[in-house]
Amino acid sequence: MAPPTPASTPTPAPRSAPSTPHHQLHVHHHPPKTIPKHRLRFPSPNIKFHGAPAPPPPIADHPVEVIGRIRDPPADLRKDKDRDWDKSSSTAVEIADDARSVRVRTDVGYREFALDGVSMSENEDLEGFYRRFVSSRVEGVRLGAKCTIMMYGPTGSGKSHTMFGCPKQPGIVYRALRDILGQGDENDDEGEAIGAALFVQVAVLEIYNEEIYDLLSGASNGVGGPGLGLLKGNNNTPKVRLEFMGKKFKNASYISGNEAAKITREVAKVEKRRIVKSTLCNERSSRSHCIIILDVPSVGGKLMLVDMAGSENIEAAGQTGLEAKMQTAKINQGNIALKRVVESIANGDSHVPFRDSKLTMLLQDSFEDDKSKILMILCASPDPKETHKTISTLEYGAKAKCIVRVSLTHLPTFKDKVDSDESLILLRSRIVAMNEFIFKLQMENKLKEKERDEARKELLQKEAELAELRTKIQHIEGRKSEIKEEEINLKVDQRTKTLKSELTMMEERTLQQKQELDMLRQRLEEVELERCKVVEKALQDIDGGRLVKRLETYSGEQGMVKSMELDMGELHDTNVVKEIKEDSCQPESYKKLFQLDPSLALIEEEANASMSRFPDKVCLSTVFEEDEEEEQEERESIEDEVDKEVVEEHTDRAGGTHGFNSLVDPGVRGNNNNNADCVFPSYLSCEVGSENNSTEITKDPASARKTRIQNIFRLCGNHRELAQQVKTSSPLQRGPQDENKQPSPLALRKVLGSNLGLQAEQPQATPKYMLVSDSILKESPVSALILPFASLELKEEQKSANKELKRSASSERYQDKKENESPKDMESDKYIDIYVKWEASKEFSGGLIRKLKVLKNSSLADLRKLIESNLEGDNKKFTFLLLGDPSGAPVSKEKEASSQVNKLPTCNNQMNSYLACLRPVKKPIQNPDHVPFGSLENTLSPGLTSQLSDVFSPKVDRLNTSYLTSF
Ligand SMILES: Nc1ncnc2c1ncn2[C@@H]1O[C@H](COP(=O)(O)OP(=O)(O)OP(=O)(O)O)[C@@H](O)[C@H]1O
Repeated sequence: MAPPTPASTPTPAPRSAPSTPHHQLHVHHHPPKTIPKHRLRFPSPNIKFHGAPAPPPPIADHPVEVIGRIRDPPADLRKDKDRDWDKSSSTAVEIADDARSVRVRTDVGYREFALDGVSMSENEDLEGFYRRFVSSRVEGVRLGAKCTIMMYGPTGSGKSHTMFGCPKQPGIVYRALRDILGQGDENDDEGEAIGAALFVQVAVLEIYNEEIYDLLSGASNGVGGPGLGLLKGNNNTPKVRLEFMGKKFKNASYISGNEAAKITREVAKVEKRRIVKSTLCNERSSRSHCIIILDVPSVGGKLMLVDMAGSENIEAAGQTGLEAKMQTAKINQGNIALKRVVESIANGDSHVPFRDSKLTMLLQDSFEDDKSKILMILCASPDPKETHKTISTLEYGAKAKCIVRVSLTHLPTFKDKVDSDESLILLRSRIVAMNEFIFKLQMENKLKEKERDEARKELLQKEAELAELRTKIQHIEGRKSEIKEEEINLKVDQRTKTLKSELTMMEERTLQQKQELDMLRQRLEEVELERCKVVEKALQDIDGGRLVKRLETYSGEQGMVKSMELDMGELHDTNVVKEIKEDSCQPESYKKLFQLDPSLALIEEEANASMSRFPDKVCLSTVFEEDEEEEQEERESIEDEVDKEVVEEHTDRAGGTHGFNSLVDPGVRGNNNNNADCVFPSYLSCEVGSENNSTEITKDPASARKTRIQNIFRLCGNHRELAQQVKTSSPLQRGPQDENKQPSPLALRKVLGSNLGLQAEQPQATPKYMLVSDSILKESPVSALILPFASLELKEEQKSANKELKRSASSERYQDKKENESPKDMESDKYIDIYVKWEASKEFSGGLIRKLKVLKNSSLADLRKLIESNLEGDNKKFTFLLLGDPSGAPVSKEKEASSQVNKLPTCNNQMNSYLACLRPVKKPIQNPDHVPFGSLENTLSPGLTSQLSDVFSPKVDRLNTSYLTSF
């Protein structure tokens, strides 16, 4: 049982006039042995101490102010009122005249409870109630005070109605917000400032089933905080459960700001999340305690508004079911805990059970903080059925009202009072100044926020413009690429057209050139025809005996003899001359030759064609028809070519008959007058008769001379024909387009090489011979055949060979040398003269063969090749003798490659002159039936030579040595 309180002291029910509050107060003074920090002090206005002056009363502060608010009578009571309702007999609660005490009618009488104020909602609306009892507390909070306003009372007594109001009139919460934030009418959303606005932080909590939930968290997005318990509110949005540590709860959400309208809207919205339930006592009964904490950090003020769930009787409320009963039990637990706390504080207990419930834990600061005030609003119903609840509530309030906070450490003096008043004024002025400053800051903040919004808008606009520009740029770039492609296509088309026109022009030009070529061919044919005519005419002349006459005339005269003697030199006593029967001999010879060498087959064809066009005797006529200018010129050109060959012959005639003697026609020996009639080698002009040959031997000197002349002219003609055929015999090398071109030197050399055994197609392999090839050609008997046409291209061939030498890797040294040396130095320093001679023996006395010019660094093997190319047949078999060597031993063939030519002995002590002495190697004659080959045979390949032996070298009678005289 709760200790009796003054308010709960039963008093006899007044029968007439209502008693005054003074009559209702019955003070029971129980001075405590020890004065606790918080102690209950019952008011004792008339305490007198006899015999001694009364000590100054300690300063007592009533931290808990208790106000009673009696709601409107219930509807059923009003019905009675409408039917001439007797108010005094129908209601169980009456208010004293001083409006500070309330009298409750019970069955046994009245009970009066002295409070700090009482309000009948019937007579005073919420606005009046707020202004009379609450606004002063809120103003204190604006100045930095701490105040807790809690609603206490049974269910349906109007706690929530008073705290939150109704649509017609706002409750304490919204009015307090408006006042603290210093703004005007609550209907004005924007809220005109009536003073300096304060920045507030608002938290809204709910204690349900002894758990604290944050009603703000997840209110807007419906999502709870992490790791915290969730509870769905009326709008099915989860709530965040808060951890309570010590006296503080953690991680609560706040509504921050200074705009009353916005915060009011938010709180109203959040309040709807509170758990309510319809009961028999209340259609919308709150099932949780709701705490609204309003902090004013700028001044340190704090306003805590607590709407407690109404304690109720489970049966009366009609709660059925375990959950409902648990709810009610929890609600009552909080209320009972608060009641105990209040009683403990009022009784001056050393222990106050704040920890019995979450509600008392939350309110601990409100009770313990010296600066904190508590305004307890006791809600009660005038319904007589609720009398016991009303009395219980009033008893609780009366007990709370008895709580006195006494400070014995410092008793304020008058001066303290003055100082405190002054300091209070000073502090208030400072607070006002600070509030103004804060207001300015807030206005600046608003302006900055506006500027920020404008800047954001501008930024968005710029971004939109930028995106538009980017799209434009992309569009332009796309068009540029299209334009570029078009330009390229246009240029390609133009170029194609130009090339086509050029192609057309080239085709026209080619056609024109073809036409010109046809014309030239036609003209050539005409010229050929003319020449044929001329030849026919010449033949007619020959047939007519003009040439025969001339020959006879010459043969009959001494002049002819002299002329022939002059022509033939030492052969004047030769009286055996063989006549060459060309028609029977040469074609067969050619056939055999061409069968062996296919490349010559083409020459054969052309030669046959030419021979068909130019009969044998044409040659003769071309020599002697002096009065026909064209033939004469042709003959002279041939003679010039032959002259050139003869002039360049440097054979040493003094060398005996061995080796080189056979190269030169005996008629040439000792005759250096360059007479064209005497230059042809005898093997060309004479052939030894044989069994298979159709030559015949003429023994008559006159006839022999004539035959010789005929042979000369015939061979001269053949020679010219052959030269012409070779000149024009380039079908192998010439293409169709090269018909009018001269054969290239290389091609000519190939033809010659393939026919005559020369290795002209390998200039880089034998560079040394290239330098001396001129002399080789000049000195070789083959030169008599090839020089007329070969000499034409010799220089160019040498040039091309030099070019090829330059290209080859081995010619790099040569090129460097050439660059560093002057041409004269190169000529003089690069070559040495080698005098080649045979060793003197029993057969012949030796003698100088000829002088050769070779490279300085040539070896004896190189010299051998060079000498062999100038020698014939078995004469190629020789060895070098080292004359300087005391032993005089011949050089072995293996050592020739390593022996330099400059190791040879010098010749007559001359610089760059050396002497090469050759010793012939004798071998048995394998084919003595054959006359030694001419130069043509010697230059052919060995295999070819053996097969051609029957063709070019007619067999001779070994018993008959007369063939030797023909040389
Ligand atoms: N002073 C008043 N004037 C008019 N109507 C009132 C007044 N007080 C309460 N009411 C009405 O009574 C009903 C119950 O009130 P309210 O819900 O405020 O009681 P409560 O004490 O909060 O109950 P609970 O503790 O169960 O929540 C409501 O419908 C409310 O409108």
